[in-house]
Amino acid sequence: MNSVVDFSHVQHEPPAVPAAERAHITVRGLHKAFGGVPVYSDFNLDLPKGRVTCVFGPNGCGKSTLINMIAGLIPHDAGDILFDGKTLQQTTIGYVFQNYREALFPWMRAIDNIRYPLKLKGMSEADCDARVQELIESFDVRFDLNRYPYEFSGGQQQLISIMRALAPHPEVLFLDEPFSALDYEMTLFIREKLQEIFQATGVTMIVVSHDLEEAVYLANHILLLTKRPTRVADNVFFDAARPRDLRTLSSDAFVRTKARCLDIFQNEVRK
Ligand SMILES: Nc1ncnc2c1ncn2[C@@H]1O[C@H](COP(=O)(O)OP(=O)(O)OP(=O)(O)O)[C@@H](O)[C@H]1O
Repeated sequence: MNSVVDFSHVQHEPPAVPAAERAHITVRGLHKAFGGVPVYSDFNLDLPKGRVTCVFGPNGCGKSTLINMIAGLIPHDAGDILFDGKTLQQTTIGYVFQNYREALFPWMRAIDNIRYPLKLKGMSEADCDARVQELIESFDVRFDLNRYPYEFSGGQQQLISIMRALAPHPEVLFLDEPFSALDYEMTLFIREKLQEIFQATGVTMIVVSHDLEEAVYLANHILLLTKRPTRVADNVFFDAARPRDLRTLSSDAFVRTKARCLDIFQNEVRK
């Protein structure tokens, strides 16, 4: 038997999620350049189903560009992106933008913002009402959704954005830095809401985060990206039980996982 093991193929393999995890989103051979400068070149990725993936990496490496391409908000130059083997057009997704002030339609009352994706799907008025009522109850909303977005606090607006994204029962929920425009109190509130949503629905979530502690706290899977041209630096998995709370933050597993991610990140930014 030949004792020399050939690893030459390894770097070309798409970074696989562990066997126990089923891939929901597969990205193969993705290319994207801006003004001739590549951000992604022959990029491959598997994102696990029914898990929270947090995307973390150096400034400007292409985190938002990646989720925006997967969500179809911006075009990619080449490559395939599939959801459980289906195209984006065959998949229901939700997207929560970083800047809730620009994301909600200011001329629509909050309730009509939430109903909007349901009306787009052609749902009847009665079914729209029933779904909105369901969301109000599951989010325990106590403020009046008949008001306009500018009449709400930042946290309330972000909550309305999340309700709108969840209204059509998305298979995947994308969130691009959902906390970055919120104060600390609202960040904690929305973070717990996201955890509750995940526990209640098991929806695949892809979250871009700038805050490593927040990323690990929310994630089952931390996708660490390199500097441009962007590759996967590593996949780190964190399987702490939910609901996670303050004790999670001081647990050995959390501290170890965060340190591992920080190490991978620092190796990247020092290159
Ligand atoms: N529409 C565009 N036109 C030209 N360049 C762009 C465009 N969008 C993004 N870029 C460039 O692509 C790179 C990746 O941008 P992107 O916003 O995806 O990075 P990011 O990792 O999300 O950034 P940050 O860490 O600042 O949030 C950056 O260098 C950015 O300047």
